[in-house]
Amino acid sequence: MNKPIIILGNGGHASVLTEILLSQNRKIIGFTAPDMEENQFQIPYLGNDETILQYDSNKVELVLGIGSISVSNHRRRLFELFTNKQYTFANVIHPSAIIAPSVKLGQGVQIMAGAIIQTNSFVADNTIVNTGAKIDHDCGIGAHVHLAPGTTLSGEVKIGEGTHVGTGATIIQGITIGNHCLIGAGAVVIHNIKHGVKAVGVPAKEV
Ligand SMILES: CC(=O)SCCNC(=O)CCNC(=O)[C@H](O)C(C)(C)COP(=O)(O)OP(=O)(O)OC[C@H]1O[C@@H](n2cnc3c(N)ncnc32)[C@H](O)[C@@H]1OP(=O)(O)O
Repeated sequence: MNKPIIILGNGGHASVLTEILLSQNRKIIGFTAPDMEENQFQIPYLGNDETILQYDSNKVELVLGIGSISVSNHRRRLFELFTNKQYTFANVIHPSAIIAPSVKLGQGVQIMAGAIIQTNSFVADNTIVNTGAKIDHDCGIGAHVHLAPGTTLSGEVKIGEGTHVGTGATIIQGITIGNHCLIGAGAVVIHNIKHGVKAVGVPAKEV
């Protein structure tokens, strides 16, 4: 039995998630934000994130509606804050996503429209596989990663935790990208990337 959902945030990323959840007839209790805001789907405003603590962690699921455009600790911090208090983050998967049966997902994974995840890949907690992103076979994607729209990962690619792979970036087969890296939009990554590196261009070079 699906539990009712509280969404953290009310921006564009939260709207995409809300439309998926509504199309799946999930009950949404409301959203949290620092201040009272209108919601385009008439989802009720509950208060700031601390309001969540008034709800029994066994009776609700959370959805992290805060997006990211670069490397940021914000999503990780919120995820850990609430999982440490025994809350669970729901996986949100658009019905048009194609996910091979052997794929393993953590919790709080968000897989947007048209994404494809191939055989034997693993996507860890709180990672966003955004619109049209493709993860080919035997890839390992760490926690708190954002694969921005249209990214392409060839086979056996490893992405470390907290890394942002920019819109339309392409990673060739067998590459390992470290933790907290920033891969620029449109980059083509043909060499391994160490932790904390920002790389842009074709082929991608450290900057
Ligand atoms: C649904 C959604 O919207 S999800 C959001 C998805 N968005 C993304 O993935 C965004 C990814 N971000 C980028 O690609 C950014 O351009 C970044 C993070 C790589 C760079 O941003 P900044 O650090 O602000 O760099 P800035 O814009 O000042 O540019 C610095 C230099 O890098 C170059 N540069 C910036 N981005 C890129 C890129 N993607 N590829 C090649 N060169 C780039 C600029 O041309 C500039 O060069 P110059 O100094 O010779 O003029």
